[in-house]
Amino acid sequence: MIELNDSNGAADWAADWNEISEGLRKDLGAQIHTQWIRPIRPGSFEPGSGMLNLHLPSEFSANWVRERFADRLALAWKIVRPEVRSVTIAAAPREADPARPRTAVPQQAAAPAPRPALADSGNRIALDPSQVFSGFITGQSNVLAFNAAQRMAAMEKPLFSPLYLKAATGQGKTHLLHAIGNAFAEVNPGARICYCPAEKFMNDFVSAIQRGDSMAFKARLRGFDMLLVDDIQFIIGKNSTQEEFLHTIDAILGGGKRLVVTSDRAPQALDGVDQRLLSRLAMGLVADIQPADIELRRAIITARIETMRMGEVPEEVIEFLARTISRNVRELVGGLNKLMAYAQITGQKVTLPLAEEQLSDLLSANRRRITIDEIQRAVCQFYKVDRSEMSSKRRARAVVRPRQVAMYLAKVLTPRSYPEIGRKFGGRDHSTVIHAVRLIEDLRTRDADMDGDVRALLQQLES
Ligand SMILES: Nc1ncnc2c1ncn2[C@@H]1O[C@H](COP(=O)(O)OP(=O)(O)OP(=O)(O)O)[C@@H](O)[C@H]1O
Repeated sequence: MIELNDSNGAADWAADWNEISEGLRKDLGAQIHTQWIRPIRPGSFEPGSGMLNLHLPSEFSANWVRERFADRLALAWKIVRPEVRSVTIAAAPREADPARPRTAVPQQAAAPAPRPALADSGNRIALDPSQVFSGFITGQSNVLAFNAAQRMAAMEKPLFSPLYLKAATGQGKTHLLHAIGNAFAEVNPGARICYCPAEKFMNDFVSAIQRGDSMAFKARLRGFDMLLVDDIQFIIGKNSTQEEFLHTIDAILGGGKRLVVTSDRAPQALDGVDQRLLSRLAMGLVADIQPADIELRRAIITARIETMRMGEVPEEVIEFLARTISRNVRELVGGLNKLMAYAQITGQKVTLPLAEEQLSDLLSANRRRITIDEIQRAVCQFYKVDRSEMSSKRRARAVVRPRQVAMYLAKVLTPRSYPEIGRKFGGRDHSTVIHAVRLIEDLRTRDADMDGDVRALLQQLES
């Protein structure tokens, strides 16, 4: 490991950093640059692994920068110094305290950014101040959850508690959780608010028991006015922690305080969770965030380009990203960051061919081929009809509608033509498929149940 101090060619590294930093200033604007980017220093370099360790003055700023700019920084360094293969971002070790542990997280150029770490500030424990409601873009798929989240953060007591936010990975649960905390802190400046990943809750609880001060731990938790617990599925299976969590929930809810939890699954699907805990979690409001649809993905990209001052991005590139990076919002935002960083550092214009070239890995991962067989299997399971009904000639409504939904999904999710789809459904004519597709399209706009069924199936098939 080479410490990049004065005797080790620090001047060269500093000069390279100046060049990168200047480029970022143009891209991000003076304010963000002065506050977050300019304080970064190249700290040390490991020639064997090609890992460059970047330092910031505090844990908080290191986490903030890592969450947002790790991709860009890694890419910029790789271009300026090809021997750099990855970058870590951490608080600089204090000179008077050389043994102080660092929390660097190795960051590959294209890897998803890790969560912001916990930072305490008075009454607000571990809230990320940048995750706010105004930065959360809403569409059909998340507006219910968004409204419920706003209600939870309002001055008046909500009619429900807990709020249980459910969504697949990367669809904005954590963002909403921090936004609730930040908004509540604004209307109740004295409120004590704690954000806590469920895993951390467990670890802290276990350490408190080991240290023999579990009473203090419990008292502290129960003293919060709002408790925000992320990824509750990770609490599964630990009986003692579940018991403690149950008591904490009871104390919080009993005291009229607010509790919000997130999970990637519904409360009933949390295997191995104590029945009493399940019923507490499900007794408030369970709000679902569905995967972002194309309109929402488009809106998120457009908003991000504007707020991050990314400059001009052609409409066709926005459309291309929104259409092709469909698995989750984290990948969408990460892909956009990567593309913009590359264009900015190499001085190229953002074009469609550049997007295709730079994001090829992400694009092919998103282009998982869904087969008509898979669709038929999922639809039959969903509507509880026999698989043979997909090809049968039966015209009873109970089998015709599922068949039409399956044809519709085959058209939306696969590149197959109408005649090809017809052949897979018992050799039906292509006009039957066209009719089915149009009918389901129309029903989706008029019938909320049908729209809900199709969304659930799309989510299942695309995940
Ligand atoms: N509707 C949205 N508007 C703006 N940004 C969004 C939206 N949804 C998600 N994001 C952004 O996408 C990224 C991933 O979101 P987040 O971390 O909240 O996902 P998550 O559902 O908590 O994922 P996981 O289950 O993996 O923890 C974040 O940068 C977040 O700000």
